[in-house]
Amino acid sequence: MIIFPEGFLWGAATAAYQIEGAAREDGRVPSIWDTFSHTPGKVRDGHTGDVACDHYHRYAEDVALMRELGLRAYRFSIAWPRFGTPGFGFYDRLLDELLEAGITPVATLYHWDLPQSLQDGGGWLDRDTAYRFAEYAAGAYERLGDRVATWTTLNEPWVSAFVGHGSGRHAPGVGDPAAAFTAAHHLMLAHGLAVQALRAAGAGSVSITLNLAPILGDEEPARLVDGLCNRIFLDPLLRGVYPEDVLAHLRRFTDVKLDDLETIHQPIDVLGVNYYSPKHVRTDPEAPGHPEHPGTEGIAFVDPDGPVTAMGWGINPECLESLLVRLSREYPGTPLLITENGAAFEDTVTGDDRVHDTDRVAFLDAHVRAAHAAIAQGADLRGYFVWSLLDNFEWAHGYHKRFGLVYVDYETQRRIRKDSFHWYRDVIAANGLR
Ligand SMILES: OC[C@H]1NNC[C@@H](O)[C@@H]1O
Ligand SMILES: [Ca+2]
Repeated sequence: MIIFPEGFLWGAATAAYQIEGAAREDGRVPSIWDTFSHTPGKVRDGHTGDVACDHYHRYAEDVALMRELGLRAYRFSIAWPRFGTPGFGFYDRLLDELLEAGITPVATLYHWDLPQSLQDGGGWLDRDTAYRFAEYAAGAYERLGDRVATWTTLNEPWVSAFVGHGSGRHAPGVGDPAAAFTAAHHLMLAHGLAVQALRAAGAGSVSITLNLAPILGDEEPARLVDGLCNRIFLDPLLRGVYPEDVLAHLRRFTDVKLDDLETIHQPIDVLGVNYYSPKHVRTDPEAPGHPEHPGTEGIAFVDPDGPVTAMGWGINPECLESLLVRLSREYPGTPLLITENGAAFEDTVTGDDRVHDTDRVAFLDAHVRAAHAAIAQGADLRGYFVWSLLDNFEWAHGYHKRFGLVYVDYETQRRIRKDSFHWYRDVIAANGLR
């Protein structure tokens, strides 16, 4: 038997734009993802978050599924585009349902849905937006702080910065290396200012969630890409400095003011880690570089050999273990929370209304075991959240990639429990694995 520490936080995660729908309801204003998804060619088959899983209306049914799973916690995001509108009351209703079900709410303030009006004013390329974010954080705390257990400022600032502003594959669809580094800095400034605002308002538990990946392959390119993906955020946030090698690299692209490190380096109570897969690089003089890793000419980003998920991501649970052990050794003193881990696979509904997602069960089983192995090596891991509770809007892939423990039939909005739902329910009940 593999048993987790008493009180280990077993959860599942979602995000507002990916599940809520009701895009125009009760005063919600457009976000950059409304603009982006409604721009032809940006999202596969023109899918948008207009309806998604209709969670805005079906939240009680979805909380009942969480209760059936026995979830200890639920990670969701608050839509900034609903802040200050009648629709913000949705979060009161959701929180009341969660607390009624004995589920601990973990709320992310920003999961990529920047109000378009702020984007029109410069978005993350404008320092001003960081201050607007802190005001929103304080306002959200005022409304919901009595019921939210842990506040997460940002989800995956690397994606917002480098996919949103480096390759432009995500909203707001900018393709400019200087913009990517500038956005990364302003996002971290926003985090720091928001933490200060949340603490001032009385917040007890504050965090940030980073998508982190071990970089495998040739040592030199791996070190650089580790800097561009991981250390560029970990060091300012947890040590209050930009790593020298990263600083020298980004100065090739931007002279944006970077002396906000004291503000950025706010003590946090837990670091959220989203892990899916490592990255693989090798030296290749012919390689043109990757727009999401600016300045990587001469570095090839190679596909993993071995099993992959429906996203083409390598299945590598050992890298979760090594990542958690590294974090606990190189950034000691900050408890860890796996705020996302999961996989997309081709799911089919069988005649008996079941989804036999054996590959997802195998993926989750292996990664839960890896998490336990990291704890055995001293990692202070407090919890594990599956991405995702429900199949949902997978950004530029639209609804074509299913990560859920629960299958969503988008025609009827019917929810169908996958085998992984039952598997996870048993893991939670046993607080471990056989
Ligand atoms: O790609 C799967 C997930 N990754 N982290 C952020 C989420 O919004 C994604 O759906
Ligand atoms: Ca502005």
